[in-house]
Amino acid sequence: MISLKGVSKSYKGITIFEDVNITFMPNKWNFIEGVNGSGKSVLLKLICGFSKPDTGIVTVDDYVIGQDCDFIQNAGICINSPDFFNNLSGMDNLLEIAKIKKIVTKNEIYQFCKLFGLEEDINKKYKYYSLGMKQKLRIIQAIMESPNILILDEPFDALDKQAKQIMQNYLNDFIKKENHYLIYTSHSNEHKEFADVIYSIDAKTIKQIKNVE
Ligand SMILES: Nc1ncnc2c1ncn2[C@@H]1O[C@H](COP(=O)(O)OP(=O)(O)OP(=O)(O)O)[C@@H](O)[C@H]1O
Repeated sequence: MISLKGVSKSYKGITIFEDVNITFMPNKWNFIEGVNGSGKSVLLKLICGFSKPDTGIVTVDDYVIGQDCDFIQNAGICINSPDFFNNLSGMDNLLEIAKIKKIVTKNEIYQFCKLFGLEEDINKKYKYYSLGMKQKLRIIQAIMESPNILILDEPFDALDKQAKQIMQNYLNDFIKKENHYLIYTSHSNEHKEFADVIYSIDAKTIKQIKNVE
């Protein structure tokens, strides 16, 4: 389980969350909704350990973020735009990231690019990428090391119909694997429909409003 227990967070005296207590279960489409500025990205950052709660704790299975480790482990993350290098190709950007853990090969990365239809553009410089191409690269960097947790802010944004379907199929297969977590946001109702659990951010707190067993 991924849990927030008594989590509060403020920035410069402005409270974003107050005493949030929620639990995310594995093998579910966990959907986070809220209006612009309600705190969706802040919530994802708290779960990842990129932002620290003022009070309370975030736990992932048996470890506490910020105590047992600084950041969430074995997670693929898409929050805001990753810092891709403009003058490197898409592939070289992915290879730079892959150098850190050294658990994915160039060929395996290429297979992910093929899956999302990015293989023809993978040697093009990032600065020439379209919005959809940038989004595909963002998704590939999150999934390419086969993490068991995916934290995805707007994963369907800027994708065409075909790529959205590929993404949906990929995530459907992903959540069927043992102890795999998917937490995602979207501004589109289209992607809310296949949520198993909806967490709604409102008035500095988060309520679970749907749970399909
Ligand atoms: N590092 C920071 N310093 C100060 N304020 C911040 C910081 N990060 C986020 N905020 C504030 O927290 C609030 C929530 O921001 P957040 O980005 O989480 O919203 P969101 O729900 O993801 O919005 P959107 O739907 O527009 O993407 C906003 O008022 C934002 O200005």
